[in-house]
Amino acid sequence: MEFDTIAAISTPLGEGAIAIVRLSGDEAIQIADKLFRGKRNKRLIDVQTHTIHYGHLLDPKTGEVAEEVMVSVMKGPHTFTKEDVVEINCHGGIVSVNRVLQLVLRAGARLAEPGEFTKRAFLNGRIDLSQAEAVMDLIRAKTDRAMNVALGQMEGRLSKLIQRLRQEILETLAHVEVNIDYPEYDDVEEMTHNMLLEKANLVRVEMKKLLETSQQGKILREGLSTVIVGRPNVGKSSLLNSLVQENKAIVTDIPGTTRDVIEEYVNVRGVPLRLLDTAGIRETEDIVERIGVEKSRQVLKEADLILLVLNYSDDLTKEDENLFKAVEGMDVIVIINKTDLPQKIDMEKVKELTGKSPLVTTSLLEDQGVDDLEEAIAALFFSGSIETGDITYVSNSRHIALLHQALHTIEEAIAGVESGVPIDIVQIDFTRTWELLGEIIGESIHESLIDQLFSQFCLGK
Ligand SMILES: Nc1nc2c(c(=O)[nH]1)N(C=O)[C@@H](CNc1ccc(C(=O)N[C@@H](CCC(=O)O)C(=O)O)cc1)CN2
Ligand SMILES: Nc1nc2c(ncn2[C@@H]2O[C@H](COP(=O)(O)OP(=O)(O)OP(=O)(O)O)[C@@H](O)[C@H]2O)c(=O)[nH]1
Ligand SMILES: [K+]
Ligand SMILES: [Mg+2]
Repeated sequence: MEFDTIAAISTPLGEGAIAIVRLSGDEAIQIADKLFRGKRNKRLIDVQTHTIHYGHLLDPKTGEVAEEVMVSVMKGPHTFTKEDVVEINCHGGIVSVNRVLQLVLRAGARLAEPGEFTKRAFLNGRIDLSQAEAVMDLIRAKTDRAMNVALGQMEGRLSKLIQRLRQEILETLAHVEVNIDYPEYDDVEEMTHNMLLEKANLVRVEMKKLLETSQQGKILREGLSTVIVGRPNVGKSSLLNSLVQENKAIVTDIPGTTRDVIEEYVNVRGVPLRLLDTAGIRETEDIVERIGVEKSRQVLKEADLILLVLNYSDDLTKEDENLFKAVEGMDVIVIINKTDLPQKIDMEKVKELTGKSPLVTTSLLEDQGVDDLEEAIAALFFSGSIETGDITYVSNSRHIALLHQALHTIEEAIAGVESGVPIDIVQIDFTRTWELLGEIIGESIHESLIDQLFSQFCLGK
């Protein structure tokens, strides 16, 4: 495919030792060559592919030196985009990198849209859509595990599985056609039915297995949304600080200290948590605090995990009991804090309210019990510990939704075969399943959706 030449800053904006402006497209090397002055009149249009060159960029308008650079020249198709790629390594700092970008834009490149380099890698056929999406996941990965899942997907693990299932369906459809057109035996109808059932079931089981990884996959990718709740002053913010091992949230002995939801990402024994500290829930006249309490109630609803904190040295109150009611049916870990102080809490009553949920005692002041809590979190979500090693995960919500649809369609096909629906009707469901799976890897997908997906990427990627 032929596209114009795009350019963007591919490193984070800010102060750094080095920053990179990347170009991709047919003109990439000429554009860089127009600006470049190397030693001994070296020209970038003459150099070998995959080489890097020291020199200066000159402003063509003034002829003055604009930057000192190292320029990598990579000729397609063996590049990130499969096009000619030039990477200008300049000095870090916003002014210098912007100056280089302006120069290449004036010399004929067009500013890339977010995700456009990766989009070209996709459109030029180096990677499929699920691999491209994995590139974005990789950038956003917050733990080693999440990164491994994204790397696996980037290397085409999910794509290969999806392709295998699609191939299976395609072969089955071909078989059906042959059976219908050239019936070899008298019982061809029955044979076709049996084969359809067998293949449909095979595909169904595989898709189900894949979907079962989605809960963990999504958590690995986005972090487990974990909300710390409890009455004012029980030690919620102290708990957040303990888990992130930094003083991120303000802790005071004044009830109602936390007013806004505080968000931190933390990795607990390989489980990525998106940790939310909330305002203590109580009836209050204070308008600001009341808004905080309302927010606490809202984030509670969207939580994957609740850390419900109680005060060991205080009686259980009606508010505590209401909290238990509010989180009924959710994944909850009950934490009894302040065990360094004399006991006032009724443990029998706590156990009754806790039911089957894990119960942990802590003294955050004395740094006691946090290990047990971490253990409980890991146990809850990995039932011990899982290895991401050989499993193919699905973690992207777009993929999950498509898989659910595909599963539904293949189940319709199975029900159809079983109840003797004519083959040509069943074929429609088979074909639809094949199409839905294709959308995951970007085949049979609408162009506007592709634009939308890539626009979510970072600039310069
Ligand atoms: N400087 C720099 N570092 C970078 C990137 C980049 O674009 N530039 N990447 C950007 O994300 C990542 C590396 N990803 C890449 C993936 C594929 C190819 C590539 O050229 N693939 C060719 C094979 C090249 C060869 O055979 O030597 C291909 O698949 O055809 C390059 C980078 C991380 N580091
Ligand atoms: N003795 C004792 N004090 C603790 C413990 N954990 C926290 N505290 C103290 O309890 C007070 C309240 O702690 P915070 O972490 O601010 O409590 P909170 O639940 O976030 O409070 P609000 O945001 O106001 O709802 C502070 O003075 C903490 O130092 C503990 O284990 N033992
Ligand atoms: K407090
Ligand atoms: Mg607080």
